[in-house]
Amino acid sequence: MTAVVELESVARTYDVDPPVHALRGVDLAVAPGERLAVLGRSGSGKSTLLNVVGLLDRPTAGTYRLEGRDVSRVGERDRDALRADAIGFVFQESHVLGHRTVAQNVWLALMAAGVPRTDRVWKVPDMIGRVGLAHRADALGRLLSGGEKQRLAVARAVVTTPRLLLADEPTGNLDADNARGVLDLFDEQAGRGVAVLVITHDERTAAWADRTVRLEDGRIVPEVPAGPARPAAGTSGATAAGTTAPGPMPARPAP
Ligand SMILES: Nc1ncnc2c1ncn2[C@@H]1O[C@H](COP(=O)(O)OP(=O)(O)OP(=O)(O)O)[C@@H](O)[C@H]1O
Repeated sequence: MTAVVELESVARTYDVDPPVHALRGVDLAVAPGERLAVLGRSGSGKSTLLNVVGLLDRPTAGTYRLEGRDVSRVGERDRDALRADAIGFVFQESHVLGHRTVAQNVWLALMAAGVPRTDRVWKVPDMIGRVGLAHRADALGRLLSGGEKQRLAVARAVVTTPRLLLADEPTGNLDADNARGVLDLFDEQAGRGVAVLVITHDERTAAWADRTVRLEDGRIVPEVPAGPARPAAGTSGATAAGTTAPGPMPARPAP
């Protein structure tokens, strides 16, 4: 099975004085349907990694294959097209347009992706229903609660059916129920074969992932999460990158 994301010895050095080696020789693969959490202290390189994987930045060395295609050195226009086609983003500055309604937010995401009006007409209510915001369709983005806003951000990211979903702290500011709601939406995507890569400091999200890796000073250090449904550390070790089948869903907390 071709990995969705495959990084080989990827480095990203910022050309400042002195140079900053934000990523150093990163090897990482994410399989279709895999849920990967990336942990790491502030400054360890998480955002840089997300930007490279999201085709918002380029490696200064090494190879990045997206769905088997070497995209490390493709030109700007190709990168934009690949990004729009393959990748959905749920970033902290969440792309929810506060002065637009929920429905308009989703409509505009589809428009930006070039989806024809005939499809937008049914995709908007369908998507809003799936993220549980049908009753808020006409509410302005800025009036939504934190959890609603984040579900709308996910709706905008996935309505264009990406094969890779990238999220930066998607549950950081949410209470348990709302965090669960967002992770359920990610589960739905992973179930459809979407590779989900999440940067997080949130233990709930780390425990939810099939696999976690830690960044330390620009390098990947494999980790085994410590959730109850997981094998004990040391019995299986970190799964080889790119070979992980989607794991069983973690047990939901009792209502
Ligand atoms: N544009 C830039 N120019 C120079 N240095 C940069 C630039 N962007 C990031 N860095 C540096 O690269 C290193 C990695 O930064 P990065 O933002 O990837 O870390 P992070 O793990 O996402 O941190 P945080 O959790 O605080 O967001 C840091 O030392 C940071 O100061």
